[in-house]
Amino acid sequence: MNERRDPEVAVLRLGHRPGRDERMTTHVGLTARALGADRVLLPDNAGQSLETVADITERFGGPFAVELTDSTQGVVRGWEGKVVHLTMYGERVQDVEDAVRRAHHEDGDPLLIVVGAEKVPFDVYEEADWNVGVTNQPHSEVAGLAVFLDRLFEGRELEREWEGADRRVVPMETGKRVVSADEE
Ligand SMILES: C[S@@+](CC[C@H](N)C(=O)[O-])C[C@H]1O[C@@H](n2cnc3c(N)ncnc32)[C@H](O)[C@@H]1O
Repeated sequence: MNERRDPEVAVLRLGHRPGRDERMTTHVGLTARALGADRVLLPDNAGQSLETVADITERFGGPFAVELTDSTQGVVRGWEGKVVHLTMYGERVQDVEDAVRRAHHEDGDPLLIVVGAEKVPFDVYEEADWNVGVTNQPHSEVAGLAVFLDRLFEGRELEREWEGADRRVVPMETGKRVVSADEE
């Protein structure tokens, strides 16, 4: 898609309740990877999700990085670039996507996209450059992230080539076919 020449796009998962949030946190990571982000940062109690995302990256390719952090809010405060916080209370994605894209593609700002789990501290709303709603209806961090990334990349993420994979899915009308990555 962008041949990895654009500045970094990282996703930060704020908050993780072990047990209850296991699948959601994992899906934030898998969605970030599949839809074109370069890296996901997870809270340090989300080690199980990190392992799943790392395992998928090893098998299905990258580049994609997954990391734990002991200070998710510290990541927001220290981010050298622009911060987008996805929230149902934010400005409409269709109204701000051009400005975000300009900052990323033209001004060369690395982007941090923040998604929450439970209640997000108000500091994050204040520290974000944009609070963005993917609709102003309540839904999920995974859905919000997927739509936002697709808007940011204008669909180019769907054409991405994967490096270092050991397997590849062959798209087909019916059935499932997975082949070794070197097979034509
Ligand atoms: C289940 S929600 C809980 C949010 C919590 N009730 C609050 O007020 O902060 C978890 C996350 O999903 C994301 N989310 C939910 N609805 C959204 C929307 N309409 N647009 C963008 N992100 C959304 C946000 O990142 C949010 O932090």
